[in-house]
This record gives sequence, structure tokens and C-alpha cells, in this order.
Amino acid sequence: MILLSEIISPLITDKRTITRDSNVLGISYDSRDIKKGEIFVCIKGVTDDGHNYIQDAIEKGASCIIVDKNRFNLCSDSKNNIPIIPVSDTRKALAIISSVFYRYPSDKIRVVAVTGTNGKTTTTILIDSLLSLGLDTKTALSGTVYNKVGKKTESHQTTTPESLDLQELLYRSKEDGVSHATIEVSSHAIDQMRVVGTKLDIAIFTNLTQDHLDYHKNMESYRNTKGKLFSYLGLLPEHNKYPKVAVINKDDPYSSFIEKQVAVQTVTYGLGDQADVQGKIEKCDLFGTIMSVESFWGSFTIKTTLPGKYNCYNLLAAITVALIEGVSVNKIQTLLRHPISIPGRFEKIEMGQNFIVLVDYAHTPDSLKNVLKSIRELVEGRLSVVFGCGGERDKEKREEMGTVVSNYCDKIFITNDNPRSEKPENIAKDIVKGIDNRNVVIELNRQYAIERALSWAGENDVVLISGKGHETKQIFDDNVIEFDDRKVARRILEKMGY
Ligand SMILES: CC(=O)N[C@H]1[C@@H](OP(=O)(O)OP(=O)(O)OC[C@H]2O[C@@H](n3ccc(=O)[nH]c3=O)[C@H](O)[C@@H]2O)O[C@H](CO)[C@@H](O)[C@@H]1O[C@H](C)C(=O)N[C@@H](C)C(=O)N[C@H](CCC(=O)O)C(=O)O
Ligand SMILES: Nc1ncnc2c1ncn2[C@@H]1O[C@H](COP(=O)(O)OP(=O)(O)OP(=O)(O)O)[C@@H](O)[C@H]1O
Ligand SMILES: N[C@H](CCC[C@H](N)C(=O)O)C(=O)O
Ligand SMILES: [Mg+2]
Repeated sequence: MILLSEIISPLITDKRTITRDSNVLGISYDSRDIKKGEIFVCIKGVTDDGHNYIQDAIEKGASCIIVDKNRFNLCSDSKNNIPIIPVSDTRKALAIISSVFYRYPSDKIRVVAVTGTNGKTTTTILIDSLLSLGLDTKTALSGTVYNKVGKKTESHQTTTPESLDLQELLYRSKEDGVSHATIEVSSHAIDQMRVVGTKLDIAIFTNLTQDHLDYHKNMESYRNTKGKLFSYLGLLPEHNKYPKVAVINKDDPYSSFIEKQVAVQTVTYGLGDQADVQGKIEKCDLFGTIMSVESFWGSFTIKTTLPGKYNCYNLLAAITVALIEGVSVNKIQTLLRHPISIPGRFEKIEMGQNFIVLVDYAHTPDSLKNVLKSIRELVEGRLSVVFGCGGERDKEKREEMGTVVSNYCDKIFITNDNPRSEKPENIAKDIVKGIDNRNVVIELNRQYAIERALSWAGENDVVLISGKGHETKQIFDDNVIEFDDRKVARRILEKMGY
């Protein structure tokens, strides 16, 4: 049982605001889900505004309403005698009261947060597996592909859950005896305060390149948002006094900016000779990588099935976290020797065909460049790509992605990738602006585009199907259809007689 007066005490100075105390049964930021006895937090969002639904929430039995003080400054609803609490930032208030409601679950768990433009999902999955198997402990994970408590995975909507949902996940994790939770933190999440109220122990910076400028407007504000996560380290007091560490990719041009935000200790990683944990690639082919590592914890070599230089960065970040958390070098070497596959990331589609088909999640200029460059370095045959750009997402990246593919590919198939409310042909036109290459086909039906690319491929060629990775839906303006690049490619290859 938890009383309203206790939950909202961090938000008010005058306890008389609460004329009628009650047991709080939950919190909600969506009037459509609210139940009797719950607190309703009004959020002004990008498309809608929770303040429009106060009456709805009261009728459904909300026991308290939290509002933006600039929009609404009543202290109680006179008709129903429901406390109405004005605050300066309702998203922040939601994060704070959610952690009180769930009794500060992050306090009892080591929380590892990963942010950066690319590599977050890959790095979180690597960290989670090194920690759970390396320390033989129960772990939790929250990220783009799935959330997980112990061995149980759950699907969800956004990469980083809303603060209330994150606190609930951490609460269940704590109840289930989880020792470590690794969370992927998007820039939207930092901006929308989804991790406020979560005590962070380790924060990792992977890299920063162009993405999400529709939301952040320019690189400086995008960079500043990412930086905020690092300033949170060590801020929340807690009972377990274990170290707080920032783990930073030294080779990224933004690393020194990120380091400046950190008040606690920093451990850097990279392939250059300045980093604390230094990797040196000994061998890298389509089937995997051998990398030697020098660190505070000694020198050693790892062998893994993950290919590509960019994955060496993800591996180094994960190895650094595992070493900090006490996983032995021997254990790390043994665990990385097992085949690793990250759903929809450089995933090979093998049906016995004599060319290579890869499904990848590259959907930014930098990730597309990295994956294409790696393929070029690893394979001799011709290279084609099937890709598009998401609607209602950063428009500036489209032309740049066009330039990237025209620099690396022999054949380009431009197609749909979740056009959402935008006109697919306009998205394709934006991409084409960056292409200086006559071998371009615009085929907006993604299945047909994949079909044409697979028919184009000859012996030892590569077809990269990029942008949707693990996704299983194609989102249009008026409908959403089932669409999984991996299944579609397998079906087509089968039809082709493989
Ligand atoms: C742009 C963005 O970040 N949107 C997120 C945001 O929604 P919003 O602020 O736009 O909400 P809104 O629809 O305007 O509604 C405002 C408020 O009114 C409430 N409402 C609305 C209608 C109603 O009848 N009653 C009611 O109470 C809503 O519940 C909400 O609280 O807050 C919502 C609740 O947490 C999120 O679900 C939603 O994510 C949408 C689905 C989304 O697509 N987000 C993407 C852009 C995103 O967050 N992506 C990042 C990372 C991407 C990456 O991996 O690179 C992520 O973390 O997933
Ligand atoms: N460290 C990295 N640097 C650059 N590109 C990377 C890196 N790791 C992976 N990539 C590329 O980026 C794609 C997405 O990788 P991943 O899903 O791990 O990143 P993410 O940061 O979680 O992306 P999102 O922001 O969509 O959640 C991969 O499919 C690969 O092409
Ligand atoms: N999770 C990210 C990446 C989506 C990738 C691509 N498939 C798209 O729809 O743009 C987003 O929502 O921006
Ligand atoms: Mg991700």
C-alpha cells in the first residue's frame, strides 16, 4: 500500500493540497488506460496533449491529476474534490513519482545504460550476455528488439520505455532477483526524461553521427541531449556504493565533449593507441573477427563470429563493462568464442544460393557506410543494396544515404521503409538527390525490390537488404502490413529454386 501523500511529496511543499488522502493503485500517462484509484499525469506531446483528457480521467476514477503549471494552476477540482498538482515539467514529475511508486527499484540493481547513434542494440545484447553468463547471474535488458527479465522476453513499442514503464520493468527485475539491467537509451528518451529517477551505474557512449534531426533540429542539440545522460552518473544517492563509470569510445570525434559531462571516473575504449582498453584487429572476414585487447586487466585475444570493424567497437564496449563488473578474461574469451547472432544485424540468409544475402538494420548514413565498407573489405563480388528511408523521420539523412550507397554499390534498389504518413515517391526522390550512379532502380514495393535484387545477383555477389533488420511490419499511412525482410528473402530464394 502506498499513499497519495507519499507519492507526490517530492512535488509539493504544502501538504494541505491533499484534502483527501488515498491508497494509490497505479499511475497512468494515458487517459485511455486509466483505472480507478490511479494518478493521471498530463503530458503535452508531439501530436496530442494529455491536458485535453482531464475530465475523461476524472470520470474514470483518477484519484489525482498532475498538470503543467503554465497551462493549469488550479489546486483541486472543486466539483469532484480531486487534487490537481501543478508542476513545471510533467514528464519529469512522471519519472519521479514512478520511481517512488515502485520504491526506487534501480537502487537494488546495477544499471548499465548504452547511448549513441549506432550500435546500442548490439552492445546491450553483448553486455547482457557477457554479464549473465560471465557472472552466472539473472539479468534484465531493455532495447529496440525486445525487453527481457531473466530469460523471459517481451515485445514493446519504443527502444527506451516511458519512465513509468521503465520503473515497472526494473521493479519486476528486482522482484525476480536480477542483479544487472542493461538499458538502451535513445536520444528521444533522454529528452523526454524517460530515465530520470533511474540510478545509473555505468553509462556507455558508442558514437554520434547524423540522425533524428527532425526531432533535435541540429547536431549541437542532439549532442547536448546525449551528453545529459553522462551528467546523471553518480547524481542519485543510493544504498549500494559501488563505482559509477562512464565508458566512452575514444575514437569518436564527440568523445571529449561527452567526457566533459562526466563527474565520475571514465574508462575509454577504441582501436587507436590513446584508449584505456585498446583493440587491435588481427583478422576480420565474413565469418568473424580475431582481435587482441590491451587493458588495465591485462592483454588477451578474442575470437568471435561477429564480423566488421564497427562490431569491434561494440565488442570493446561490452568487454570493458564485463571487466568492470568482474567477469574474468578467461570467461570473456570463452563466451565470445560461441556463435553470436544479433537479430536483424548482419544476419545471413542462407538457402544454399551461390551469392550472399544479408539483412541489416543500417538506417543512418554512418551505419550504412560502415556496413557497406565492411562488406566491400570482406567480399570480392559485386554489391547491391535494397533500402529506403522512414517517413516522419530525419529528412536530411535521405540524400546522404543516397550518396553513401552510390559510393559503394554496383546496383541500388530504392524502396519503402515504413513511409508512415509521407508519400513514398517523395521519400525516394529525396534519396535519389544524393545518388551519382546510373544503376538505380526505384521499386517502392519492398517485396518486388528484394525479388529484383536477388534475381540480379550472380555467383559471389552480395545483396544487402537494409533498414528494417528485426522489424516485422511495414507502416503505411492508412495500414500496417506484416513484413519481415528475412522471411521475404527466404521465400523468394525458395521460389527461385534454392
Ligand atoms: C516522438 C515521440 O517520441 N513520441 C513518443 C511520445 O509521444 P508523444 O509525446 O508524441 O505523445 P502524444 O501522442 O502527443 O500524446 C501526448 C500525451 O497525451 C496522452 N493522450 C493521448 C490521447 C488520449 O486520448 N489520451 C491521452 O491521455 C498520451 O498518452 C500522451 O501521454 O511519448 C509516447 C509515450 O511514451 C511514446 O509512445 C511516443 O513514441 C512514439 C510511438 C514514437 O514513435 N517514438 C519514436 C520517435 C521514439 O521514441 N524513438 C526512440 C528511438 C529511435 C531509435 O532507436 O533510434 C525510442 O526510444 O524508441
Ligand atoms: N558501433 C557501430 N558503429 C557504426 N555503425 C554500427 C555500429 N554497430 C552497428 N552498426 C550499424 O548500425 C545498425 C544498427 O545497429 P544497432 O541496432 O546495434 O544500433 P542502435 O544504436 O541500437 O540503432 P537504433 O537507434 O535504431 O536503435 C547495424 O545494423 C549496423 O549496420
Ligand atoms: N527505431 C528507429 C529506427 C527505425 C528504422 C527504420 N526502419 C524507420 O522506420 O525509419 C526509429 O523509429 O526512428
Ligand atoms: Mg537500437
